[in-house]
Amino acid sequence: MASPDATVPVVDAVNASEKKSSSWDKIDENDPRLQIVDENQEFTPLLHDFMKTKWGLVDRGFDYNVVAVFGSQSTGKSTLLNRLFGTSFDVMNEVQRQQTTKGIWASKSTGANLLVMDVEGTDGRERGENQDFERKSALFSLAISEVLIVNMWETMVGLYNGANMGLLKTVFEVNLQLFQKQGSPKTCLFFVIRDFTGQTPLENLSATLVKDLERIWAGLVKPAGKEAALISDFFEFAFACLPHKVYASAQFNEQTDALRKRFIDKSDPGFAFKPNYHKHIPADGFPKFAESIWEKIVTNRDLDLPTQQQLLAQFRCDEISRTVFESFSEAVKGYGSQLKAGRVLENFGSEIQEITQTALKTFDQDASRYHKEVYLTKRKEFYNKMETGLRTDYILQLTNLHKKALALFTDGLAEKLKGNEGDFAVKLRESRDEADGYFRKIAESSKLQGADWSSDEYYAQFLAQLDEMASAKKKEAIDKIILGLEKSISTALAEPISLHLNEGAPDMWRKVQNTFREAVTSAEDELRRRLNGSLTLPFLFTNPTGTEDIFDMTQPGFEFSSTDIVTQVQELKIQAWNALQKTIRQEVGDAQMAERLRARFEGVFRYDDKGLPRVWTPGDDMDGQFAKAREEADKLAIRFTKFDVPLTSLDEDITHDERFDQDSLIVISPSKLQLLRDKFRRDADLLFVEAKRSIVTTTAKVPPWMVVLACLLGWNEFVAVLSNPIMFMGLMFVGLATYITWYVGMLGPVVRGAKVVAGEGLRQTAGALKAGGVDVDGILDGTAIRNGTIKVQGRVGSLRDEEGRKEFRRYLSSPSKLGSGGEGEEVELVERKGRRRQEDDE
Ligand SMILES: Nc1nc2c(ncn2[C@@H]2O[C@H](COP(=O)(O)OP(=O)(O)OP(=O)(O)O)[C@@H](O)[C@H]2O)c(=O)[nH]1
Repeated sequence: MASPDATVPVVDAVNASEKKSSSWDKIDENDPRLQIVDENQEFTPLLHDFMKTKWGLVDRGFDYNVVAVFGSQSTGKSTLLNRLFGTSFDVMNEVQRQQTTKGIWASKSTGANLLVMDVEGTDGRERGENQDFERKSALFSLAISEVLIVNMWETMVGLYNGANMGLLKTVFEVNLQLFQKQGSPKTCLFFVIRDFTGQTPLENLSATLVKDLERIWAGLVKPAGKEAALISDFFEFAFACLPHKVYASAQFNEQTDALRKRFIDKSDPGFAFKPNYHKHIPADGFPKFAESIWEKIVTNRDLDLPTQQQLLAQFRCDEISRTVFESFSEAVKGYGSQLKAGRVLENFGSEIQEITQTALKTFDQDASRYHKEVYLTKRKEFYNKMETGLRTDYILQLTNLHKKALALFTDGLAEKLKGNEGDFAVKLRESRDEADGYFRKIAESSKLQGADWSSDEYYAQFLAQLDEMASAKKKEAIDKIILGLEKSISTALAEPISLHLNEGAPDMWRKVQNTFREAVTSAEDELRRRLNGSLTLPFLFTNPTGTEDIFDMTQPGFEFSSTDIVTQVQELKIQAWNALQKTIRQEVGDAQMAERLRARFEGVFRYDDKGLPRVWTPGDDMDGQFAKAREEADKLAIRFTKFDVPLTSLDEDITHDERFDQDSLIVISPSKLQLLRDKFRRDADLLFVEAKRSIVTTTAKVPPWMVVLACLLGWNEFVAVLSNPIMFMGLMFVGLATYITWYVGMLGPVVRGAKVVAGEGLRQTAGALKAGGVDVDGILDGTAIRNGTIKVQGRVGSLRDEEGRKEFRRYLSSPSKLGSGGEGEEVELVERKGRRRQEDDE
């Protein structure tokens, strides 16, 4: 081992100089070297001291340089450093040929403020496949030094592993990621080609090396933002060659001297330390800087790259995984198409379980022989890959299951309700439970064991829709019941209400209300029975604290709470009220009301108290009766205007409902009532005129002088009748018969019958009578009308001709059809005896 103070140290295989301990407490006071990182990857606490006391570098500010060496083990790195910088790094014992440098050593160059680092060689048999330290130490060298001497045999140029290209690739990658920023100082990679023979010019060797470096640079995974970075952005290259140290020792010495100048002599044109390589760390901060760089490197996981064994395991496991996955995909591909077609595969879970297990078993058979950690990781990856593929199918399965279970619910409920809708709630619950159970069973059994598949979200969606459908079904069934009850209410109301309205009694609306209440009460009972099976009341419970809680007792039927039932009953009542409105509206149409008023009028005007038709005689108070009849009809009309009864508690359910409209109590609006009354008055007036006419006719039948004349002329016959017992008996018989007829109230019909017979007789004999000098102009409805003319809307028609009579009949049957048919026509029946004849004569 050469003295560190030697100007040009020739440390030529200083035989087995004692290996330095990594324990800093055993530092040799006289040793100028310091192991800054030991075999345990610990960083020295003594660097600052060494730089200060032994190397005298601390006060140098920026005036110092750092150089490190990189290369395979036992390629003469330490020899080269000692030769170039006069250091005393350990050199390998030729006889033992074992690793010399362990960890990272540092020393100061002689003749320059240059910190030299000797780094443990790469590819050493001592560390085997564990490349961990060589990566870290190489990266460290690259990060802190301005010039990194890459030491290699000439024979290594062009080799990948021999030239440490793989290692450099990793180191470049992490270096780029950890330490390189835009504008960072560059590092010089100084290639020293050892045992240079000269057969291949240095330029060619350099070109090969640059090409190899650029190739590995291109293959780097570059961090974001540095994708386009070139190797030349961060590195510069320098090349030197040295002949064989043993076989051409003179040239070797000569050339190392020359090379030394490039590192030591700042005036040398090939001076290695260009200003742009300097890290700009003041010398006193360098120890801390170096330590922090090391810390960063040892804690970086990116350097934990696999060993060869791991690489092999990765490669093979990937290959096995690929092959097995192909057969797995083939086995499960049928499920996808079936599920896409909307089917639910009930054995999906057990089948995929089996397929997955078989695939794993096959994978295990081949892959378990490789590096255990890698195998287990790859096994997990393989399983995850299968699981991910199947998860899509599982989701499809859940989607289909959702639809199928809902259909099961609908069909199941329909089947249960067939023919009998009793206990709806029980059937609904059963159907719901069946669908729910089916969903849960299939969703659970379809899972792949060990996979973290969850159907919770889908189940929640399904339940929400199921409940929605169940509520809809329930509502549908209740609506059906209410509709049925509405119909029965309508039927129950129709006839009695028609009767009450036609009757038109003063308590008409009271009767209508009673009918309505009866119908509603019976429908309500039925509704409660259907909804609950039996009436359910809230159950009041007084708990120990003295407060009261209300519990709803539910029973089969629709399982409604008492509150729900109240709502439904309310709904029914509102619908019943609507039905009542409809029935009433149908009953108070124009035609019906006109008929009702007419009937009421006629009932008073045309019939007596016993209900017999009146035969008006001149002494009758026709005007008074007419006024009374009209008043009665008026009263009736007014009675119809409003559903005029107090609405009591039974009806409160209706009147308190927000849909209840106070206007619905109005039956006939005031304007409509006015029209109705106007029209009725016209009808009444005509009836009055008709009645008057009948008096006229009656009055015109026998003149008083005829009675006197008959008495005078018939006196003899009268005496003859009284004196003849047979005729007297006959007279008595006729008198008695007449009395009996009058007594039993049949006189009127008999008289009317007689009139009809007489009228017909008169009509038949009209021509003859006319010929006999009695002037009869026409016979109308059994009444002979003499010299009558009719004036309708200004047209005067004669009752003598058929047209006139037809017109008159039409008027009597329906006044509105007369003439133009319009309202307000004036009809005047004028008695103008003798005028007709005069007109004819004219
Ligand atoms: N062929 C050849 N051998 C050399 C040369 N330089 C040194 N050696 C020999 O190579 C052996 C290893 O030298 P070292 O300097 O210890 O090599 P190293 O690379 O520092 O070794 P480690 O520190 O263990 O990695 C020694 O026996 C040296 O004599 C050279 O230029 N050519």
